[in-house]
Amino acid sequence: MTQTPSAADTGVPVTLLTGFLGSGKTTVLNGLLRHPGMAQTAVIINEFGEIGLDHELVASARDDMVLLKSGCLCCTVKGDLIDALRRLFLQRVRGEVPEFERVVIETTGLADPAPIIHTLMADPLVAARYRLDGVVATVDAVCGDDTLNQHEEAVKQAAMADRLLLTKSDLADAATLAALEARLARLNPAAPRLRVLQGAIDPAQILDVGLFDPASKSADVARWLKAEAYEHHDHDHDHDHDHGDHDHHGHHHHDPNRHDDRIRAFCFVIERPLDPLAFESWLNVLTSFRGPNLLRIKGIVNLIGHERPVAIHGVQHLFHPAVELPAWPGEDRRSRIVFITRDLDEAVIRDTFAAFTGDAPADSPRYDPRLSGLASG
Ligand SMILES: Nc1nc2c(ncn2[C@@H]2O[C@H](COP(=O)(O)OP(=O)(O)OP(=O)(O)O)[C@@H](O)[C@H]2O)c(=O)[nH]1
Repeated sequence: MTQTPSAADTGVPVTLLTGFLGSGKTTVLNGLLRHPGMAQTAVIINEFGEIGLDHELVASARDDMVLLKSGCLCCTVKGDLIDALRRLFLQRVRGEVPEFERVVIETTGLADPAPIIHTLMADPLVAARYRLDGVVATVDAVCGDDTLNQHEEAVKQAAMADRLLLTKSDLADAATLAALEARLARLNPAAPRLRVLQGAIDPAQILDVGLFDPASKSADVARWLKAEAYEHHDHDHDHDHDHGDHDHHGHHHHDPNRHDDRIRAFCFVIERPLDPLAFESWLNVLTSFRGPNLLRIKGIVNLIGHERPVAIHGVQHLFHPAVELPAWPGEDRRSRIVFITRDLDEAVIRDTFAAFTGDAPADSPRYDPRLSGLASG
């Protein structure tokens, strides 16, 4: 069931840059590519039309491929991302394109990130060569709130992100910014929100955010999982008590037009080590029946018979191969799994989990003093 970290760590890291139409993706990309540390990057722009890169960055251009002065390579693809990733890898092996050590994919503003992440996990050749490092979503500080109201894809992009970039904050007033930040925090509690002006960003803030920290060459579980970011909530609230206009997830109103209300973000903490078969069966059943509702699952799991923790990472019905980590990140040996779901209540996951494993998960670790050793850092 598991791989060693080294096997999972060898793929070329891929960053997915997503965000609604006009929210500032290309501006961020231009900002990123100006950094010297970004020289060995291959950029794939997954949309029709011209590559919107600043002309002064470009060294040469032919057909669908642009070479930048820094050595970066950019290409546009119209649809078939699998083919583009395969071709890029083969061209690199044959020396036809410059060496690249990471890939940034800029998606179209309307894209649902889930199928793109699937591409990375599902195609055998692509999955063997590349690994998802992180999903970065731009959110326009001025129009973001409206866009989230009107476009489900935008909500999904924000909910699935590892980093949220608030663009155009120079154009928004403080109250608008604060309200948008609060909304994003409810939607995706663990993703750091960074304000970005005219694309100016330190690559370190959005790259290498995956489980493996290339600097330390080891897994950085606490930073990756951010289990403590998920709000604690009382399960009595799952039943029909009157709680005024607050529901148990901290949403303020049940407005059917608010796509946010379809999203849930929560964390399970499981005290006892889990039977690997029961755990795997639960995951299989959950993903086969409710795959489309599972936007992201990340976890560190204590399995009976495994001295070391096992990391899991899935999007919808697909999972990266589970990885056995070198060591536990502290004293705490409890399993922790974080979920971002759409149209799927925590109770369903909790109940199926209990049915398969015979264990009832506890809530967010934030309220458990034993977790002090796992503060992210
Ligand atoms: N004032 C201001 N304008 C910005 C900022 N970031 C981006 N813009 C402008 O917003 C517009 C859209 O930015 P793009 O980077 O093209 O957005 P995009 O998401 O790539 O757009 P599409 O590819 O069309 O989806 C451009 O005119 C940018 O110059 C910012 O921080 N402040």
